[in-house]
Amino acid sequence: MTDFRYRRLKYVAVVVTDVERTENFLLDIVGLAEGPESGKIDTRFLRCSDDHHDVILIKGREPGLARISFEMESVKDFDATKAHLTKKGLNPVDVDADELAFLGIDRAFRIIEPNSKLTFEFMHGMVAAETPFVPTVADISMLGHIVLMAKDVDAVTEFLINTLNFKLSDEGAGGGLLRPFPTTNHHSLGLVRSNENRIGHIAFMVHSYDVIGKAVPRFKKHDVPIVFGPGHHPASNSNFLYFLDPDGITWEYTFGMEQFPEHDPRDPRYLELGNGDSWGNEMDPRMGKVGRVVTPDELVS
Ligand SMILES: CC(C)c1ccc(C(=O)O)c(O)c1O
Ligand SMILES: [Fe+2]
Repeated sequence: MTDFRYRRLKYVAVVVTDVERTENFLLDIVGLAEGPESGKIDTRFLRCSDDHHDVILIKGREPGLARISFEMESVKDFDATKAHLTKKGLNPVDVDADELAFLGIDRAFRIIEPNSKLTFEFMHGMVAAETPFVPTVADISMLGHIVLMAKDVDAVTEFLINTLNFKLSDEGAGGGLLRPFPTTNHHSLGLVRSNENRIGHIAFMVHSYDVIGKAVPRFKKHDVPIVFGPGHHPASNSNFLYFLDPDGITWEYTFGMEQFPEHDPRDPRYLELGNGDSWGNEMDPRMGKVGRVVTPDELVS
């Protein structure tokens, strides 16, 4: 069975050099909420949903991308995905009971994407947070997408489509924007050609263009570098704002992303993705430059 179904991009595990500094940034300036106490000095859980977490911060010597996690639509889809990846020789590794309990997750396994060496986690069931997510400085709706800078974009794209049941929404000379079937957001994972496998950016979907507009003076007041936008992406028809965290990792607010139907979706288009702004902003050279892919053996914790 290769038509296993995803519910959504669930969380991203990011390596930062100072977890308290980045936690405060994401809480006070970006608008996430605290997740449960991790009990570990080098790990923080943050959220923008009613679940246990949407972002994990892990202390490391340099910024990095530890893993991305996708929630499958059902236990049956979870099992089918694992069977499929086992058959493909990708050696799925179960997350052990202690780590599942730590993460508040019912079941999960991980593989290493063979081209980018990024750890993909597939999971089902995450415990709810003790309280609902209440937006503060930004009305965030969800963790929306990750853009991965990749040395071999074509190989990663082929793997996502032919092995992981992703669909291509749009592509360009520099890469592609993909959605895990049958999720509706224009993309949950984007790829951009690069000389290194690293974070392009991590995007939060927001409920209104006001969130983007109000972020500009807030970021200026707190000396948060804005590296692209406010602008408009022709591919997903979304408005955007990209900014840097204290380590220089790029994050994005995105509003108004095109939604794809499960049945009879439009065909992917070939677009200019590189600049990706119909309003003509120039991308700051610091955008998408920090946070290489970190393999499990490199993780401190
Ligand atoms: C600049 C990057 C690759 C990009 C391009 C297009 C969209 C979009 O249409 O939503 C993005 O979100 C991007 O991050
Ligand atoms: Fe984006």
